[in-house]
Amino acid sequence: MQLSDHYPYSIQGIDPIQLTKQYGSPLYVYDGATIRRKAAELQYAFAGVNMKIKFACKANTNLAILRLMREIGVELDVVSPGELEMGKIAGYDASQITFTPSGVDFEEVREAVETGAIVNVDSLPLLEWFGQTYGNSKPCMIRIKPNVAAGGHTKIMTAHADSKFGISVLLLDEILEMIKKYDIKVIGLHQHTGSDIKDAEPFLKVADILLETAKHFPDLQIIDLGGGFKVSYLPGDAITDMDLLGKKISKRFRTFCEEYGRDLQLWFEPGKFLVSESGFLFVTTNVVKEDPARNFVHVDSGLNHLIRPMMYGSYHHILNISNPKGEPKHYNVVGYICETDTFATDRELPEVRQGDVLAFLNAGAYGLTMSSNYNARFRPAEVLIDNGEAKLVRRRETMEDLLRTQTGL
Ligand SMILES: Cc1ncc(COP(=O)(O)O)c(C=O)c1O
Ligand SMILES: N[C@@H](CCCC[NH3+])C(=O)O
Repeated sequence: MQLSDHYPYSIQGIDPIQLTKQYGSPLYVYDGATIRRKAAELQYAFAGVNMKIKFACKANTNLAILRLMREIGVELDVVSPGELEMGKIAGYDASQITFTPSGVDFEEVREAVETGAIVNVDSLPLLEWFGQTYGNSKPCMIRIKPNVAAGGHTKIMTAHADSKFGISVLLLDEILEMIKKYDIKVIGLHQHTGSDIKDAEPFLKVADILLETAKHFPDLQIIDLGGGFKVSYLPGDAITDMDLLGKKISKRFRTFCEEYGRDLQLWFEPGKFLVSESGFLFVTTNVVKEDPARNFVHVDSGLNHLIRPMMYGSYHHILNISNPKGEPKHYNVVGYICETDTFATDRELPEVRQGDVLAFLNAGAYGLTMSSNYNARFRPAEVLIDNGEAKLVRRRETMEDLLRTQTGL
């Protein structure tokens, strides 16, 4: 909620309306100070154990953000060769990158292994291929599905019995048999429960399951508990209590390490936690329609730029930063796409006028990375504000970008 905390609205002293004039609207803007603060918060909460953060960069792959992560000692979790390449371009050594695929072509796994990244094997057929291909010459990690349902929306729960992700913990015997057969070198166990998980309880439950499972693997160096911490979407929103979680998980983890007889590394792979609150999508009001049923605010953006409200029913707080003292009114805030693309329903906002700039909060994670060119619209530019300076870190697309891959022009 940083922007509203600093009325008149600014990010590190920079006026966002001015930024939309300079770089055009709509515009994604990220506050580097928030990213630094969030990473420090996580590091502090787990200061008592050997903890490593692997940023799940599907949340935001802007190279400037990846470089910032690298600068503050945060490593990477990637899900595709494309993300892996971006990590390398941002200056990461492949050994700092974990590849956590989901049912990919095994050749992608070969590419990642040969480049030096560690792979989280997510199926028995892939484990068999890994064993046949590498024996014990390359290490791997295994993604376990603990069969626990948790997350802010069914679409973002990834560890329940019906989820496609990982190898069910119920197949432990088969996993162990395969490891023995090919002498596979398993150095880590991984699980990722889902996204937007508020309570400590599911995190503790999956940690228990993974650590119990870990007892069957003698050569582990890493326990990776994934991401999924819930951030604040509206003022006063309940979020994951990181201090509490840090204390409880660290205690459980230390006990495990004592029993295991060795100190292991504890990894987390947050996406949202690190970048969601750092990001804003600034849009401009094209037209206000006072309909007998509803007042509609149509903005110069849509589900092509921020799909979360339509995909998960996600709440994104909206501020009218052009008219903050306006009389409160109720609006449906909608986009310009030829689909139903509602950002907010019956939302109270200070009176919105044509041309007013609205800010969507929590746009730093899964905003631009999930955007598209639907309706032949351009993706917005991105600006990173860090150390008091605003830098354009992605230009707005042009017609040329839209046509680049079409043939027969
Ligand atoms: C394997 C894995 N790790 C980490 C994350 C990051 O999740 P979040 O952004 O909720 O922290 C995801 C995304 O759901 C994921 O699939
Ligand atoms: N894209 C989701 C979170 C990650 C899901 C991928 N496993 C969201 O915006 O909430």
